[in-house]
Amino acid sequence: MSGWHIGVIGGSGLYEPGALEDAQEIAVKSAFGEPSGPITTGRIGPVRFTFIARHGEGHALSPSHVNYRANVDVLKRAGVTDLLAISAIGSLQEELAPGTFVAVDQLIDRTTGRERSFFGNGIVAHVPLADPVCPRLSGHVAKAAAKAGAKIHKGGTYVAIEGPQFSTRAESHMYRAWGADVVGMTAMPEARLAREAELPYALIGMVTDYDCWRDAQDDVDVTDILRVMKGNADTAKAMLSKLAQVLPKTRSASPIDTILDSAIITPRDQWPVSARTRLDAVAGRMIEIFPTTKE
Ligand SMILES: CSC[C@H]1O[C@H](OP(=O)(O)O)[C@H](O)[C@@H]1O
Ligand SMILES: Nc1ncnc2[nH]cnc12
Repeated sequence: MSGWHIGVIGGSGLYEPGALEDAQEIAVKSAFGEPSGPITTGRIGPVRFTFIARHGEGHALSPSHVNYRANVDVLKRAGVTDLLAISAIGSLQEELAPGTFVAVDQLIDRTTGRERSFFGNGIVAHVPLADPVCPRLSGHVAKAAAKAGAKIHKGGTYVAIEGPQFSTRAESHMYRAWGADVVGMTAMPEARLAREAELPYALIGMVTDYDCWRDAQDDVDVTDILRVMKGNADTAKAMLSKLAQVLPKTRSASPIDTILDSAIITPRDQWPVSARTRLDAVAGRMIEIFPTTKE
């Protein structure tokens, strides 16, 4: 094996990962509540992939009700080294037409009231998030997407809205004025949590619509989104196969793998057992290094 183990979070229209060798479906428990569903783990050649459908079976969970913490926690428990999120997105730029794949590299968070940290109840951490996307993983995925036949746009700022309603026209214009390129409802807090779990995160957004800023086009609706997503899902699955081919033979360390080394502010001898237990996957590396007996 190569050392790469790619966690894949499949969004709207991508409810299963495609053909994986030795695929197994496993229900993994999380200390952070119910994940969206079971994970599916298997291989493509030397690379292990573990998949979870973000909105659950039958797309039953709205963006506000997805348990992002539990999803990232179970993928970390499964041993993934890197996290690839795949999402439907609306375009805020003329040149990003429906069907385009965007390797997002920046995020603006307009979500409200979602659990956005694993830390806080006894162990406090402040991870850096200036660049929320891992350029190495994103670069490999962009290459794989191109090999799978996708029109790929490298770089772009994604605004995460709370939803589930789409944006108002004034909001859509405002996001464009902010310099945003695409809009969706799920990349936050997912990217924050991936960073806290020491998982390099990449986001491939598949443009399904032009939101509602563009006079020349009907406003976004779900029927159009699903039609475009149907066409994109096969390319997304092919992208995973190509990713297994383009990843370097062995995975070298990323600075994100050890980001908690300089992020946890609570002295280690103060870490309560309850918090250590909850964080045994997310911060398992640290907890192994610094055992403590504090109740
Ligand atoms: C089905 S349209 C809106 C829905 O699609 C996107 O979900 P995901 O990011 O999981 O692909 C968007 O964020 C909304 O949740
Ligand atoms: N226009 C849009 N706004 C928010 N999320 C989306 N997902 C797909 N298209 C979207």
